[in-house]
Amino acid sequence: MVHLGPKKPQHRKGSMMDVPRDLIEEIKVLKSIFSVSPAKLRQITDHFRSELEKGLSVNGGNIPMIPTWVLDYPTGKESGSYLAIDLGGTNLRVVLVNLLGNRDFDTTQSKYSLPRKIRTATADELFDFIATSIQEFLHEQYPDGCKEEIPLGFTFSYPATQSAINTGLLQRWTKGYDIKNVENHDVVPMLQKALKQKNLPITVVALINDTTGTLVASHYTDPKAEMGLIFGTGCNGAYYELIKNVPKLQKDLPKDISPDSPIAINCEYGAFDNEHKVLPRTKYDIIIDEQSPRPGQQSFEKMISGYYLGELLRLVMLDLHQKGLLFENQSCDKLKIPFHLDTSFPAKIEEDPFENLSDVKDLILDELNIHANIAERKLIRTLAELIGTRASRLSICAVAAIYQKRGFTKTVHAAADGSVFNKYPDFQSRATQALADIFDWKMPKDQYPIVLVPAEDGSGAGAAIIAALTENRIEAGLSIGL
Ligand SMILES: Nc1ncnc2c1ncn2[C@@H]1O[C@H](COP(=O)(O)OP(=O)(O)OP(=O)(O)O)[C@@H](O)[C@H]1O
Repeated sequence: MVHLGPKKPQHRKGSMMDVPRDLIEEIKVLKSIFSVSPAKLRQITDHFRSELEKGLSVNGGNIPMIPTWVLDYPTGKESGSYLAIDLGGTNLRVVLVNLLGNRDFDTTQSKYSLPRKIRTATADELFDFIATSIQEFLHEQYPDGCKEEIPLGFTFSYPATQSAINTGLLQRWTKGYDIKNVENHDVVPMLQKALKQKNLPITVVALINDTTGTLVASHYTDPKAEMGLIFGTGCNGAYYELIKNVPKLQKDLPKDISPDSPIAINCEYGAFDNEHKVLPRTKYDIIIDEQSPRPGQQSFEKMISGYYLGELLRLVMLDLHQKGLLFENQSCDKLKIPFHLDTSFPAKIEEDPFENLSDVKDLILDELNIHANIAERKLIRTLAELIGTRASRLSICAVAAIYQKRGFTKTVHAAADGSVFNKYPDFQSRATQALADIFDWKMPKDQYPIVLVPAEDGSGAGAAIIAALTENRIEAGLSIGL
């Protein structure tokens, strides 16, 4: 009798039999430098946790741990119509949000692609681009003109110091932006001025970080959501801390804010380990850092976020080409262009379901004008897996550290958004495996105490809910900041 066992899954990576020895040796080296062991993950998590504490201390640290002045959990009963805009690293979104007051909302939105040159434009050009996009959106939504003043929640996903919910001094640009005369300035009046110049009936009531919006919007629909996470162009996380655990806030705190009040903290943990104490940086990470507009900053982000993963792959391929190991006798002009590849490139490479990596072949030809043989394609596939896996494993150390810092004993949901989380193949399962490695979880996967869940729309609904929470506080005569 013949027993037919379960069908063996097709080996995704394929055999390395047709890969020459020198490439196999190179793959071994790459595996060793891009792999992150459970012990290393634990070391990073421990350091991360102490850096979170340091960021909340009076003296501060690398991680800004910015108090957002969101001082309430949403109840789900918030209601009304709000505009929300989200200035991300890649797109500007304009959203009309109708909060229905029953843990539900509906939204209408448009996306405006940010011109690449806007990253180094002037402040006036940036805010004029935003105001023009909002004007266009309002014309579509209110063809007969908008009669009433609309409150707006401005999602500004860059580290900003907020002494109240409706102000925000940009600390420093991230995600490759470098616009003069915005750092150390309040961005709210800059936006309000650009809106006024176009006679738009809009008042900016709250300045919000997208990560905080993600936390609040997710908590609005899911009370277990205790963290909001972004894995997009950049990376970041937010969670609710207790006021009494934020030493840097104790001075000057208004009397109506009790020590047991919650406050959402925008960690801005992309800046983790700027001192390079624990992150396992490769020579490629060092090149990315040194060639960036801000060397020595956003060290964590540079190893894990969407803005850099395609570039990381490009740098390794270029290095191997220059060593004579890849794409011999091909000109590789496009491969030499910095940031020519975004993170969709390694993502698509990992998505190729075919043993002969025919999609990878087409992709490399289309994007780089290079003919890659099967051995080269296998190496590149392995490389994409290494870079993608490293990013997901390192990313999750932040979640593990927040979970430990808050001392959660219940199951919590970490609500995540961003193209890397949503689109990068296996990002979530790799991150979950890394959590199990860090905590040495032995229980079945569906009982893991930290569950990564897709977030609600933070920069749309989240911004609207925060604007509504702010209006409620103002109506109740409560402080909205220092
Ligand atoms: N298919 C894909 N898989 C993984 N990453 C991708 C994919 N497509 C695009 N990306 C990366 O996602 C990033 C954009 O992320 P997202 O769409 O979340 O935009 P964003 O809102 O501008 O980001 P952020 O919230 O960090 O400001 C880009 O850096 C890009 O390289």
